[in-house]
Amino acid sequence: MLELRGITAGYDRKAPVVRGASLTVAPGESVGLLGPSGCGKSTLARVAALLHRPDSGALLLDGEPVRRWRHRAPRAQRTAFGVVFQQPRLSADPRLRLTDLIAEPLRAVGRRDAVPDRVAELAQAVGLTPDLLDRRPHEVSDGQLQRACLARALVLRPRWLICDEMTAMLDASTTAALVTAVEDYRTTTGAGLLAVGHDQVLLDRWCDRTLHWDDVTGSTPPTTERLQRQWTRQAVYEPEANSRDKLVPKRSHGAA
Ligand SMILES: Nc1ncnc2c1ncn2[C@@H]1O[C@H](COP(=O)(O)OP(=O)(O)OP(=O)(O)O)[C@@H](O)[C@H]1O
Repeated sequence: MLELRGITAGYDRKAPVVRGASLTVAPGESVGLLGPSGCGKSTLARVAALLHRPDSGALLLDGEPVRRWRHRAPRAQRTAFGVVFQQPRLSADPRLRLTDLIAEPLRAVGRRDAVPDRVAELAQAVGLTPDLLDRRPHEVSDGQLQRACLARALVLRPRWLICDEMTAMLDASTTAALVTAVEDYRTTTGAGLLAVGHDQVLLDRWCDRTLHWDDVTGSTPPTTERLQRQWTRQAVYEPEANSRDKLVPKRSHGAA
């Protein structure tokens, strides 16, 4: 279980951007997090992925409180997370060929032996052809680079995936391909997912449940009214309304 309890975090202790945020993701569960631009979703996602130390609150991994973040976190905890950000060009070393970009985490943990097989397997999973693997980031499109960043996030077989606006800059077919690759990975491994975004249609179709920022940061659990709104949205949802719906298969929502 991934649990965030009463997280307060930001970039200035006197003015935190996230105040008292709580959410949980169970193994194998996919949770969407929706909120307006600038509310603090990425900051909270970075806390969850051990990339940003909160000012207060607790992060529990399988009941164990996390005590260290970033490079100070134990390797086993750091490598339990695969993270994909919105802008692949900011998270990819421009000097690396895509094959080396994908293999970066394996090399960092001394698993050079696994590189050829794992890169080939993941390139296929995310839809990258061998000719693209030899190119550097400036020689591929944003969508192709994001596919490589997703492969890199999966290369160490993480138990938790954090996708922060992973598809925000991409077209419908690339969005569908990336979501499918994430879901195939989760089906085979049982990994949990926190998917952050603004696109309610996409998150409702992709995830088991979608949380709203106000609920996550409120001091009380989601109200009945909000839960009703969520389930009503899912019940009345018209699949023909958006082209992404034709491409992203609808997941079954247990309680809907
Ligand atoms: N490195 C930083 N230093 C200072 N302030 C930052 C930093 N990163 C983000 N912020 C500020 O923190 C606030 C929350 O940013 P964050 O990126 O977490 O929001 P968000 O909800 O993910 O936004 P968006 O949906 O637009 O990506 C914003 O006001 C932003 O300007």
